Formats: sequence, C-alpha cells, structure tokens
Amino acid sequence: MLAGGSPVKLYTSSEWLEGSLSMGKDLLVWIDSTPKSVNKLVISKKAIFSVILTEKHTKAFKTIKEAAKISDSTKESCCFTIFTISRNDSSTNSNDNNDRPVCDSWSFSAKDHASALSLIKQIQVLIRPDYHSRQLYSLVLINHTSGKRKASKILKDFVEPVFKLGNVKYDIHETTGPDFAYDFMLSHDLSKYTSFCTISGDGLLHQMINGFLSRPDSLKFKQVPFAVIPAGSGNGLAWSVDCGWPELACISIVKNYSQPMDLMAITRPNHPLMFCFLSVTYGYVADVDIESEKFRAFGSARMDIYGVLRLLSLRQYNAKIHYLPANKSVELNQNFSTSSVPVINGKQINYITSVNGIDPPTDGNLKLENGTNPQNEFSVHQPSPLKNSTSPSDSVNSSSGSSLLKSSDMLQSSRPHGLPSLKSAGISLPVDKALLPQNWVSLEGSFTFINILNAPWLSKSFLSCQSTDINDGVIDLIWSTSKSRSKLLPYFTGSQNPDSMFDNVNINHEKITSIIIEPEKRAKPLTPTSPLPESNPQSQNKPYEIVKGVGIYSLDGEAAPVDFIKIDLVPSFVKIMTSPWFENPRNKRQKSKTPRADSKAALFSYSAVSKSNSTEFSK
Ligand SMILES: Nc1ncnc2c1ncn2[C@@H]1O[C@H](COP(=O)(O)OP(=O)(O)OP(=O)(O)O)[C@@H](O)[C@H]1O
Repeated sequence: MLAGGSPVKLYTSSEWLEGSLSMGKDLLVWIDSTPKSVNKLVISKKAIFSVILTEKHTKAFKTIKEAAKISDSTKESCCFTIFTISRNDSSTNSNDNNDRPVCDSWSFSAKDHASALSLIKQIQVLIRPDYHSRQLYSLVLINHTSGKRKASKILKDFVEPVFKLGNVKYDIHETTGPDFAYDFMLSHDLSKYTSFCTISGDGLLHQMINGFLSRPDSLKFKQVPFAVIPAGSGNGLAWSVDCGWPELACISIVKNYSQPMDLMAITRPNHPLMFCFLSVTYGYVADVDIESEKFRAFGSARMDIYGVLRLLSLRQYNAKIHYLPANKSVELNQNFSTSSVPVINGKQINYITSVNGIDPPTDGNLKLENGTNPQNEFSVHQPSPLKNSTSPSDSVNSSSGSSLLKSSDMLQSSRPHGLPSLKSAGISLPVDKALLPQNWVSLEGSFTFINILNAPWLSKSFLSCQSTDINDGVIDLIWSTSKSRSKLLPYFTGSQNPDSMFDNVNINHEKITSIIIEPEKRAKPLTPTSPLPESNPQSQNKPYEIVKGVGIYSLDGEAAPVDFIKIDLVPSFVKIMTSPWFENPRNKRQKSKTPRADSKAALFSYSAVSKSNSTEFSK
C-alpha cells in the first residue's frame, strides 16, 4: 500500500513538473499533479541503490565518483537525487554477459529542506529495510595481482563511490602474498563485519572462505555473507551470481542481498579438508585454466586463446571415477530403473550397480563386466551385493600405504563446526569395488575432461552447465571421453546452450552428491615424507615432481597436484551476495517476450516522463 504522497517536483525534459511522491513497500511512485496529465514514474526498490541531498542544479552527474563527492558538500537543500541501476531493455539474451548495467539518476525537489530529509529517510528504507537500524561494515581484501591488475582502478571507480553513496563502511587490506587471505580470515577479529568481501578473482575468495572455515568459531559468523567484486581473469562465481560487473557486485553489497551457497568438501591424502564453491576440474578445462596463467595480461581472453590451442592437441587422462547419483543418495529403496542408464560413444553402459540385491536387467547387446566393454574404454563396476550398503565402516585399507586417505580420522581433525557427515567419508582409498555401497556408480577410462561443478559460469564466456545453481543441493558432473574436436568445440566456445550438448555420447552429464577420482598417474612429492603442499598458480617452485601425463587439478581455479580426491556436496554452508534480482537466476533466463527482471521495463514504468539523467559508473 502506498502512503499518502508528498508534494515533490520531478526534473524531466528540461523542466520541473509539479507532482506528488509516495512510497510503497516495494516501490516508489511519482505522479504529475497537473490536471489531466499522464506523467507518472514508478521505480522498483530493487533498482534503487542511493539517494542523496543535492544542490538545486539540474545538471546530470557525469560519473558516480562525482556524485559521491557532492554527497559531502551539499548542506541545506530541498533537492535530492535517486540513483538506480538496470539493464537496457534490448538485452534479452541470457547466454552472454556482454550487456553492462546502466545507472540512471532522478532529480526531485521537495517543499523544503526538512521534507527532503524526511523523504530521503523513507527512500533509504527501500534501499535496504534496516538502513537506519544497522550500519553495514564490509571487510575488503584486495589482490592487486589479480587478472589484468585492475583491482586498484575498480576500488577507486566503483567500490569507494558506491559504498559511500550507499552508506557502507569498510576496512580494506591489501594482500601481500598467496596465503594472506587464508591467514587473515583464520586469525583476525571478524566480529564487527556484516560482509566479507574480495576485490579479486575466484582464487582469493577461495583462500578467504577456507581460512574462515578453519576458524574454531566460524559458526558464530555463519550468517555473514561473502562477496566477490570481480577483478580476476575468470570471475566464475561473480558471473554465476549475476555480479560479473563490478558495479553490480558493489550495489549487491549496498543492498545486502544474499543467499545460501552450497560448497564442495574436498578430501585428499596428506591435505587438510578444504572447500570449493565453483568447480573441481581435471583434463581439458583444468589444463587450459592453469597452463594459461602465463597469459594473465590477456584477462579472461587468456582461456579462450589457450583453449583453442589445447583443443588442437587434445590430451586424455586414464582414471577411475566413482560417484553417487543425486537421485540415489536420498533413497535406496527403489527398483532399478533403466531410464538413467547412460550411453557412451553410442553404446549403453550397464554401469548401475544392483540395488537392494536386485540385479539390473542386462541389455541384450552388451555384456559389460569388468574390462569387457566392447570399446575397451570403460570397465564397469558390478559389486557384490552388500548387506549394509548405505554406511560401510570407516576402515582404512591396510595395503594403502602412507599416501592414503585416512577417511574419518583425517576429516575429524579439521572439520568446521556444523559440517554434516560426508557421504564418501566411509570409503577407503584406493576404492575396493566390493566394498563400495551399491548405490555408487564406477567408471574407468580415458577422460578428455572431468568437470565437477557447483556454479554455472566458469568465466565470463564459459557457461559450463545451465541447469546448475549455487544452491541446488547437488553437484553437476560433466565428463567426456570423446576426442572429437568438432563435438567438443561448441561446448567450450559457448556457441550453443551447454545442456543441449549433453548427449551422453560425447559429453555426459549427471547430477550427483559425491565423487571420488582415482587417477592412474599421480603427482609425486619431491620429498616423499613431506605432504604435498597447496600449490599456488604463481609459484615458480613446484613442490612436486612433474610427471608427464599426470595433468593438474584446478580447484576453484587454483592449481593442485593430481592425486586421489573425494568431493562431497555440503548444502547451504556459507552465504554469498547476489544481485538484487538473482531470485530468478539469470542463468535460467530464457529468451522471451517477458522483460528481464533487471531490465528498465521491469524496474521502472513511466508514461510521458521519459528523460532521466544517465550517470556513468566510470569513465
Ligand atoms: N599479493 C599477492 N601476491 C601473489 N599472489 C597473491 C597475492 N594476493 C593473492 N594472491 C594469490 O593469487 C591467486 C589468484 O588470485 P585471484 O583469484 O584474485 O586472481 P585471478 O587468478 O586472476 O582470477 P581468477 O581466479 O578469477 O581466474 C590466489 O591464489 C591468491 O591467493
């Protein structure tokens, strides 16, 4: 319901129009009071990120920086300006990230200074409901070495002015090395902050989240959202939460929009438990991501350019994978269904283990027992029926040697508070197929790539899976054994909707909750007794021996040595800032006649009143 309107003039088309301004719960409405006038302006609260007292000048602010400066100097005035963000109505394509948001400013004049201040107070509640009762205070870590080294410019052009205009206080710390964010989050007092933010790529946020979750008191700050203001080369998470443009990321912090985010718990031999929010990749995508680090100066284009080169000489890696399909992790008590039997290179793979001791029907054309795949590409897991299939004991395989995962013991030592039990925790490595719970699926073969995803976008131009979401309670597993460049190219170039390419012949897709990778070749530590340290993409000293054909893992874009690895979904484990209209995830937007949730048509409606002032975010 709208409260009664206050007399307020709106500056439009070089003149002041008499009218009244009313505030609803979710919108602001100005109506021309001239008899028979059709002039009306409606602005959705999602679009408003600032309102400031301004001098009675009608000149538009050229940049947001200029507006931020003026917000200091205006003393007594009856004028005020509202700043909004939206996208142009013409941008309707969900599968590209090229439409930059635009800023509009709207100039109003109230009866007097006191009325202007009173209206400003009401509009601030539209910016965020607790504007007057809670001061936002952001912890900001900035990595000047990210991407094309534009972090300082992003700070000056976007973060400083938008935070000032939106009344967000902040403490900023420059990273001094690769472990800075991890150590900072582990050791500093975080109690005054309302968000933990980076100006960086995905790598720094990865360090920040892992440092945070290693704190003994992390549970206390569980409601504090993380935010990433993109300055890196990939910025996969930022694009996945509709904050790929720095101005949108800053405005999300001002408006304090957040939602829970799933994480992937990563368990590896000789490493503490760690978490990824974006992806774990092995094969083509990891090779491109990590090996193209030397071309950082090209920004996100480094991956596109190097990706083409790598495609010309495709590599494959022999490995076994074992995964728990999402539909099997909930309920075991169901009959075998053939609907989910995948087809690999045109051949149906009888990969599903027997469920509750009932053997799956066999395909007349195939006899798929271990090693008897007609293409000799996969061997198929057909374990003996287990009595207790859901939770085998946490035994450690005695023949496993020192590098083996000590299952639950290892996890206990570094488990963050509130971490649910991990589905793979009871499985010792190397996997003994006879002991693998029967709802798990095993495959073995030569993989071109294995992508394990928690978010749809891995970079500005690479939508790796449209149907995934940061908070959908599942992991998306996408893998290929194909060497067909023509079939793989459209997936990596984004020329087609990725999900339409998941044909289970060249590119396979499964929704899962846990996965174990057992690569045939593994990285070797240089000193056999010392653990494999976390590798840093920029480090010149690789602490492990480079063995030809081993490849590399990319964990949220951070290089890691190839070894046994377990990945388990942890639902809604942290919070992440998203753009104000992220409730309808943009990756799910379709081309349609309905206006985009972030378009001017959806956020404003105006009749006759058509001239707002455009303000540049940065020059
Ligand atoms: N001052 C620093 N010197 C060297 N390395 C740093 C410094 N600060 C952070 N790092 C490390 O740099 C790595 C990459 O950083 P970041 O993710 O910010 O940029 P990026 O790799 O260009 O972007 P993206 O991950 O999106 O591709 C992270 O591992 C981070 O820990």
